[in-house]
Amino acid sequence: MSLLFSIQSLLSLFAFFIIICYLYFSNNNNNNNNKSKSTKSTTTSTSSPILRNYPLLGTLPQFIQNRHRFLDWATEILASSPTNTLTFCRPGGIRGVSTANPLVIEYILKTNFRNYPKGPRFTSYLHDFLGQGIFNSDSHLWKLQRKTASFEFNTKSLRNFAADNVEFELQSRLLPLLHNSSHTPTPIDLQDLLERFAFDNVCKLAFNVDPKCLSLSSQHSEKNHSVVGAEFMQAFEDAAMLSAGRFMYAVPNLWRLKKRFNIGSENRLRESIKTVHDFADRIIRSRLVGRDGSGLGSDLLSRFITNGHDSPEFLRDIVISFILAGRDTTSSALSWFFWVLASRPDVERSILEELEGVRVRYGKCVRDAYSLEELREMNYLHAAITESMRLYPPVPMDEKESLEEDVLPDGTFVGKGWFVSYNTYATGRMESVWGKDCMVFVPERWLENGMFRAENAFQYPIFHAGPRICLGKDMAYIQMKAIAASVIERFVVEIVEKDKPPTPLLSLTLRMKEGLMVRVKKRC
Ligand code: HEM
Repeated sequence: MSLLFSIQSLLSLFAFFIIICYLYFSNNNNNNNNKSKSTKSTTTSTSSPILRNYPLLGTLPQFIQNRHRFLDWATEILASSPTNTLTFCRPGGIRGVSTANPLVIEYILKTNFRNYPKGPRFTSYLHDFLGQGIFNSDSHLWKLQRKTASFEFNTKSLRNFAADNVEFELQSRLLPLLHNSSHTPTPIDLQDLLERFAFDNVCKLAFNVDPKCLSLSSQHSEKNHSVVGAEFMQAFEDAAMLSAGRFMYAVPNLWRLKKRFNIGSENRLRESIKTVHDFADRIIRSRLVGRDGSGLGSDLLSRFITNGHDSPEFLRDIVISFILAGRDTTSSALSWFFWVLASRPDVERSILEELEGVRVRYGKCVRDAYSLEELREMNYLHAAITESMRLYPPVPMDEKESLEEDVLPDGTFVGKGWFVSYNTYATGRMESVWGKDCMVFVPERWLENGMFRAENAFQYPIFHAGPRICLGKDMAYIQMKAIAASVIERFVVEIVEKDKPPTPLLSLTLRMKEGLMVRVKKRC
């Protein structure tokens, strides 16, 4: 094994050297190529006052220097580019484009959608974990799953099933847990609770299994039953983190070598994927046995089986993709929302006034659960959550691969096989898009005569946009509004270190590195 590690280190060093040389020469070549193909694209990539190409190392030193504040750094360099688009080279000589320009985003996500699939590079990194599930497939396989899933997501029965699950998790787990916590001075990690909530919830939606991860945090009687669920959640978390880690290698294909010899992170990834797949396979097999109707319910797995899909592997890929898509997104959005709200008592007051208005209109008291209709009437809360996601998007960046050479609407040249990424975090903070107060939290920018007014989806690509727009958007808002409304009207949430902004942890979603430690007090 130690021989393998030595070989691995030598190979890494050698590959690193080759890449540095390659970066240097390819940057020079490409700048020359760009000059002949499109003058605008070279201007955007090289005239930026902040992004610099160093001899031999290209942009690598700046990247290393700014790694701890990667998203803010990327925002600064995109803001300094005249078209908010940049062309650059990643380690390994992989060339591509990053943008925060809504016109370009519209072009890649909708107008020329066909030329910008996820592509083989992206999908191969996640294939071991996600197979060919909706989140990790292109063309006909994606279309097939999208068609069934979007039909089901629009059914009233699935919406009601999802809303009932949220209500159950809220009333029987989250609120009692916060209630207990309000009696002690010990802080709790709100991000962790919200992640457990979202995981329980999406597992119920995907295959009607309750892993009871949130009940683990409380001294509840369900504790013993939730150990298997907690193992599943931990394995899922590890598999997602380690799969995302494949994108971060300085030597791009090193993970393939590690996988070949089953060492280091690839060994851990294999183990965690096995735990996730075994768990899912057991449920799928039992559900296929009962497909005469007795074992099928309202969850997505049952719906795909009812629609005639019976390959266990295909069903597993679908279920896992849905869990991944719905898992950390709402918890990320809500964690940042509660953090922002703690410094804006004026916004909190407006939310409380709105909630009181809804309660009075429907003759309800504070302990009553809100119906779907009542949640939909909460325009100000909707605007506040939307505004918080503008500044802290749960999916801060997304990436496609170009099938053919192309020129983007702002004149930037794109080569065949280049990555084309849009930076949601930066787009939400562009002065050119949002005006002078782009860095200020202003829920009112989303309201017209008190009613929520959505912006152009390409200016606000938080939920993606175009044919691949997020399927869970409405469901996510229902979940986030139900949690926010119930928590805010019952508790005062105090952030333990409110003067220290949380450190963003960049994986597939935007999480807080140290969690969100809070103390809750009952609201009078
Ligand atoms: C605040 C919460 C959420 C945000 C910000 C969000 C955002 C996104 C984004 C950016 C994508 C595109 C990802 C890509 O293609 O690379 C996406 C896709 C998707 N989302 Fe969400 N999402 C949220 C919640 C949910 C929930 C709760 C579900 C339901 C389980 C869900 C289901 C999906 C699915 C199935 C896709 C794949 C769509 C496709 O490729 O056709 N999302 N979402």
